[in-house]
Amino acid sequence: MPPRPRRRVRPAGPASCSPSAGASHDPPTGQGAAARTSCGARRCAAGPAGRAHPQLSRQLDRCECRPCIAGSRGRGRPATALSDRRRRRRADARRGQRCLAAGRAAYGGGEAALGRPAAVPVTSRRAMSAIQPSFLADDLPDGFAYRPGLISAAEEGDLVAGFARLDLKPFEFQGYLGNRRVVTFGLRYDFQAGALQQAAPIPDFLLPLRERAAGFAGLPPAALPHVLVTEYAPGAAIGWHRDRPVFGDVIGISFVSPCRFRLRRRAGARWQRAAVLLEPRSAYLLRGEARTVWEHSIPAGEALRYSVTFRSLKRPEG
Ligand SMILES: O=C(O)CCC(=O)C(=O)O
Ligand SMILES: [Fe+2]
Repeated sequence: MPPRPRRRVRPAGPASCSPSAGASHDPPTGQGAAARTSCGARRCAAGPAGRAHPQLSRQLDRCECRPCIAGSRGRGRPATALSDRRRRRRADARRGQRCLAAGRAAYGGGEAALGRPAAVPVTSRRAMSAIQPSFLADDLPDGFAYRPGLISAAEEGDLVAGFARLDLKPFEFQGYLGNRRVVTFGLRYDFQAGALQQAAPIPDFLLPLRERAAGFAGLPPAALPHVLVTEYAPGAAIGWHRDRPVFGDVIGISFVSPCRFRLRRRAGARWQRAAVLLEPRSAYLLRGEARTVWEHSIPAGEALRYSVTFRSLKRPEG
C-alpha cells in the first residue's frame, strides 16, 4: 500500500482553522492544548494566537471551521488525501450484510432485544454512560419530539440492506472530509453555491419511510423534498450545528445502534444543555426553538449507526 499522504497543513489567515475544534472538535494529537472559546468549541492551539473559532458566525448558523462542519474530531482529511475509498466501497456490500447483526449485537444484540423499542440493553458500563439520556421531560427543548419504534425490525433490516447499495461518500466541506458518509436525494444543499440544487430522485425504497416520517411530523410526504442518508462508522461524529436555514422541519430516523443526541443553547455566558438517547427505529423532530435556537450534535459512538434525515423547506416569511 502506498504511504498515506500527509495531512494538509492549515493555510494561514482568518478563513481557516486548523483541524481541531469542539467536543467533536479536539485538536489532533501533538497540536497542544486547546482552550474553550465562545462557541463552546476549542481554541485552535495551532491557529492564530488566541483567536477563537474564526468562522463561527451567528448569521451562518454554525461554526464554518472546516473540521467542525465535517464533525471530524480533528481527524478530518483533505479530499485529495483519500486513499482508501476504493477499498471501502468493496467492503460496503459485505458490511451491508453484516452491519445490522453486528450493530445490534454491540448494544445488546439479538432479535429479542429488537422487539423492545424503549429499553436499550447495552453491553458495557462505558457504552451505557455514553448513551444514557440525561434530560427530564421538562428539559426538552420546545419543538423537539421523539417517537420510539417508528418502524419495525423487519422494515429496519430492509432499509439497512438498501443503504448498503447506496453510493455513500465521505461528508465533504471545503476540501475536508468527515468520518461519516452521506448521500442526498431530492434537493441538496450546495455549500459552495449556498443554495439548494436538484439531486437524484428519492429512491423508491425510501418513499414508505418518508410517508412514515411525514405522518410523525403531521406533514404531507411531498412537504419533505430532501433526504439525507448518513452512515456513522464506529468513531464517527457530527459536531455542534444548526441545520441550514433554507430548511424547515427536520425529522431524523435512527438505524442499527443507538446514539446520544445532544442539544445546547446559549443561556447568558453559559450553555443550557440536554441530551436524549436515540434508539434504533426511532424518530425525532426538530421544529420551532429546537430547530432554530438550539444546536445539536452526536458524539462518536462505538457501533455503526445509520440515520435518514428528511427536511421540509422553510416557508417564505409572510
Ligand atoms: O444523524 C442524525 O440523526 C443527525 C444528523 C444531523 O444532525 C445532520 O445531518 O444535520
Ligand atoms: Fe443536524
